[in-house]
Amino acid sequence: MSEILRIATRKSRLALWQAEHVKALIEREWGVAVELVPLSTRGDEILDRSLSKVGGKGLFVKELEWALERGEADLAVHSLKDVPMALPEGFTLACVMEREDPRDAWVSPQYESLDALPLGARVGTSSLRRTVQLKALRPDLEILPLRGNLDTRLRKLDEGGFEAIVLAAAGLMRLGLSERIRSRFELQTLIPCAGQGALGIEVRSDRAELVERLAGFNHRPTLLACLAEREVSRQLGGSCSMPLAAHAVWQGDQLVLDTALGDEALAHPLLRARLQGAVQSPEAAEALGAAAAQRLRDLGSRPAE
Ligand SMILES: NCc1[nH]cc(CCC(=O)O)c1CC(=O)O
Repeated sequence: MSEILRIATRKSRLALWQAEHVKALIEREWGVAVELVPLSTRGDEILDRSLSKVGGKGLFVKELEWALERGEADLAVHSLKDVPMALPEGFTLACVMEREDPRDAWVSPQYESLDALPLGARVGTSSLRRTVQLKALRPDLEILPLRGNLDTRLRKLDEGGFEAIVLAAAGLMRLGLSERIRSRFELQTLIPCAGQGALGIEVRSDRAELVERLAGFNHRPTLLACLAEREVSRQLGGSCSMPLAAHAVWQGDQLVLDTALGDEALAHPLLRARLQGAVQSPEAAEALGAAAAQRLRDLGSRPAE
């Protein structure tokens, strides 16, 4: 391994925080110097359109992968939920680190929670997953697009564009913005997306020594939960153009996987499936995810009541 390890990262405040977090960990645990290689991605540059319409999740990781490919960086730190289900040939997810609060946060200067919102209020989010679940809870709401990094989104709220916005709690907490969180959604009320709140580290598959060392940062309960969640998404052709939620929690040795699937046109009721199993291996986690995906498919092919 070379003297200095380089971490490819996006330039948003959240991405830099996450990269710094991994840098500090590697420096402390391995005694190796680490430097950041901040890069701009298409996902950061395209701010005027919904990401689901311009290519989805891959937009945040491609430029980082090119840096790995060209040897300009050794590892890339990602929010796991932004990482596509199938990585390109030659890349591997070397580890999934311990998950923080995976819940979605309710951010509103005036209203304490979704229930407190007046009829027809405006809620900002560009996530189809959040949109279909919010609509199922409160069909009266006007859900409006909201893009940009966390600071931009909060500013748009403060400028009065919305009565409330919904963001991942983990992102706000990492940036020291916890005081903006009025409340958090229960995990079963607004089911998070696969991998929400977890960090993943991607490397080139041919860096065997690095892959092996990074495996030491795996947090096994988080890894197994995220493998189950991501498998649901993979089976259903997952991209962020699909309004799909998948979140797994541990109850003793049981992994309980909650999923929800909507349709963009909101023409059908939200489909929900909960499956659980005694998961002890990555294969078992993925089998649980695949079974949940099949359940959602079966529900979807059944005529509406
Ligand atoms: N979609 C962008 C994104 N990617 C990761 C996070 C937050 C951190 C995380 O969930 O790990 C966010 C912000 C959000 O969805 O509100």
